[in-house]
Amino acid sequence: MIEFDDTFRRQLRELFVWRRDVRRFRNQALPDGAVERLIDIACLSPSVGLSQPWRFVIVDDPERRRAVIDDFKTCNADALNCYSGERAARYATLKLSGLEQAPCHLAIFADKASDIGHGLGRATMPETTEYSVVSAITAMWLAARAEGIGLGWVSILNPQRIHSVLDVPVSWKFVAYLCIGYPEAECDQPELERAKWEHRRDASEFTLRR
Ligand SMILES: Cc1cc2c(cc1C)N(C[C@H](O)[C@H](O)[C@H](O)COP(=O)(O)O)c1[nH]c(=O)[nH]c(=O)c1N2
Repeated sequence: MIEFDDTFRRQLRELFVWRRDVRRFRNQALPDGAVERLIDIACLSPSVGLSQPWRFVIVDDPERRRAVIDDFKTCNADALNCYSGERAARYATLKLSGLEQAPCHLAIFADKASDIGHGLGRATMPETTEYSVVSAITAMWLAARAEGIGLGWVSILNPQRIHSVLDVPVSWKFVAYLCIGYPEAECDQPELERAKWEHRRDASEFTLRR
């Protein structure tokens, strides 16, 4: 039986503390096979009914990447318009994607039509398909950090537009667009906290007993 000792547990906690959403990447390619290795780890994640609904699209094509970047710019300008006053001024200073610099773009979808898993666990909660995909992304995020690789999640995008740019099956629901590469810097504090947008709160604020 495999056992994990206190040293491992301490290091694992450090991994959680030092995982970051990365938007600033070094101009350095990832080694061959790195993304495929992260995808392999993501596929070890739990999924409803063992349905493994995650679908990964490595976006290499420069024209498709450009179209995603253009979509981000449009959506981010729209998002800025939803704020006013000091909040808008602050939003405008935030860096909310590393799409231009990241050596790797990875889009992740949930296949809503797959019959892998035979529907187990999904009848009353079909959204568990997407939850399963998000759990895989979290695993990949942590595994990347363990290798010194940074990952940034970009959701300021139009899902229909991304669907058409990447030309994927209609049954695939867009879940995430990830920028992957080596971070410019390491930090144990979220970038949004450093930018004074929001701060990480204590777990007790989110926990009830009944
Ligand atoms: C579903 C989802 C979607 C997004 C994010 C995360 C998640 C989970 N985050 C990253 C988010 O801002 C970040 O996780 C928090 O600010 C906390 O920072 P750390 O991840 O701890 O560094 C994110 N960040 C960003 O710059 N642009 C974005 O569009 C998004 N979208």
